[in-house]
Amino acid sequence: MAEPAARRCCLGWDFSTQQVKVVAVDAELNVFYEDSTYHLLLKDTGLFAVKNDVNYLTFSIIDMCQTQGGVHVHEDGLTVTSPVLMWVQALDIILEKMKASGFDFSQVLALSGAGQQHGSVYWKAGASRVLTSLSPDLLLHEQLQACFSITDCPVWMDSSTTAQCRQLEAAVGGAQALSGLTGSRAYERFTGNQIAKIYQQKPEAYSHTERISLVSSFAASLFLGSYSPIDHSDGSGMNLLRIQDKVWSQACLAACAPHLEEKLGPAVPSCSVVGSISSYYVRRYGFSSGCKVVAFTGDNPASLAGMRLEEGDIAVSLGTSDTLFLWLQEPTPALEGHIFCSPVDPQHYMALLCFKNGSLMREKIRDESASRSWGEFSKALQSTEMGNGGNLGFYFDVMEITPEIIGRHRFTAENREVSAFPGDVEIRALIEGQFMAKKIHAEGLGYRVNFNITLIVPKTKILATGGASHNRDILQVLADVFGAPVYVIDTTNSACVGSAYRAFHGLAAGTGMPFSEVVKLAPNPRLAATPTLGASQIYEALLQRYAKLEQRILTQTREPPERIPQAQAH
Ligand SMILES: Nc1ncnc2c1ncn2[C@@H]1O[C@H](COP(=O)(O)OP(=O)(O)O)[C@@H](O)[C@H]1O
Ligand SMILES: O=C(CO)[C@@H](O)[C@H](O)COP(=O)(O)O
Repeated sequence: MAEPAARRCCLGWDFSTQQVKVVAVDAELNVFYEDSTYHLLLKDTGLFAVKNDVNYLTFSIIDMCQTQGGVHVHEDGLTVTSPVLMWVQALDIILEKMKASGFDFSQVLALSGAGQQHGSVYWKAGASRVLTSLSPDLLLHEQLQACFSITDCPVWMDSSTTAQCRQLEAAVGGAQALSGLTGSRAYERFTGNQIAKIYQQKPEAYSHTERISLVSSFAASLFLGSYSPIDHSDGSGMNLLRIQDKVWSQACLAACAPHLEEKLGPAVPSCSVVGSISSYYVRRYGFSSGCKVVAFTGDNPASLAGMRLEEGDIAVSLGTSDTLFLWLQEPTPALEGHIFCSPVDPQHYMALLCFKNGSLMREKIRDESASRSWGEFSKALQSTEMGNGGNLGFYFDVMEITPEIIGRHRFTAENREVSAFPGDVEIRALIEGQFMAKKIHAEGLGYRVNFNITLIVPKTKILATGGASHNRDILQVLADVFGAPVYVIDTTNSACVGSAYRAFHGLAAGTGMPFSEVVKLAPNPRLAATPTLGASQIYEALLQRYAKLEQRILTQTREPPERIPQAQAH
């Protein structure tokens, strides 16, 4: 797969929920190397072997790294964490695989990367000294074992911080005020609320922490051999950064934990070169000492870059989480959805919705109703009609983010709730339901046209990415429900490709070159599905029913408002 011949390139990394991935992109913007390491593999095999040119390097997987799909779900069902050393070890494994395959690291001009958003890493006092003096004779995970004050890090799937969310909103004048300031009302997975929980429940670990990174800036720090700053785009997913003037909000910091600003360090523009690669990589892997590290960002912002999203387009990412995002010139922060600073243009923004029950939910229904086969799953979509005979379903095995519902709820054409559907009806109900929810909740985020907010404009393309965008039958339902053509790019790893593009942009940013100019030679997205004739009539009526039924479930399942706990004395 790798080409031993010299080829100047940039690397793009992605530290996502289930895997760490990398691509190499050459100066003509062709992807010529791709690799990944599934965290699941770490669990299933317990051992991972990589052959380098001398011998087999065997990684034994310590118990704490055994995860389900990259995460630990705790007994309360709300707390979700990932072992920080799992990410370090996954990086070791990929680098060793690249070296074993003859990858020429000396040709890498710059690298950047992405991380699953909102997750946080807690570096213990003294860790910075270890980072700056890494020995090239050892793997990273062998040297960083004692560097973390929290070894299992809170990640985006966590929803255990409702009390901290209410405290933060109360401290700044309410949910809408917080949204106006930071781009989002308080969300359980957002980093400020996670940090507040750590401070309240593990005050000693908090006080022994010298630096708090996002997953993205943590990964950048591994390459830099020193602490990398957080970038403005991923920093917008913390409920701590003021998205207009891009500085930490003192009110939010104070509401979450003491001394937080010094533990976070400064936030920087996303296209910043944050330094040169650590000598560890020069000596162990043969990188050039001039290889630059461009600030890492969130995986969704990186995907926006990788898909070269334009105003009017809608990106739909079908990874572990499903997300939908838009490029916006003017942000309108609301009570639903998020506004992040753009990762490629300091003047602009992106709007995002996140759905927690994405690929893992589809996998469950595939296993239950399609004999664990995506082929059978596709056949069910092909053999059922658009609109599913009026049958509608809501499938949220874990507490959903958009909307806040848990459980499976199925309705017949007469709106009668039933406990089961035949397998093929179940599969169509799941996929139609997932896309109807996206369309309904995205209406409020849309583009301003003549003072109205409009989601679909005549030139709208839907750009699909993530693992499930391999599946043409799923993409056909997406085109039908949205009434717009669906395009894909050559790789489903848009966050990695976007990271490599951003690395090129970082190198050129000093000259003021816009991102669009840097990526103008990149291959155009390919058409994957167009709306079927008659789809819009069918889904117009169905979308209204879906929205009403969603309201009905929300009203039936919503608990009485929680008492706001007293903020702890800081
Ligand atoms: N043919 C397919 N049809 C539907 N889903 C698929 C298919 N192939 C892979 N996937 C899904 O893609 C998911 C991984 O997507 P990916 O974007 O790589 O996730 P992440 O970046 O969060 O690790 C898997 O969990 C799997 O369910
Ligand atoms: O929480 C969000 C976005 O707000 C998630 O989209 C995470 O960023 C996880 O990404 P994947 O691993 O599913 O790509």
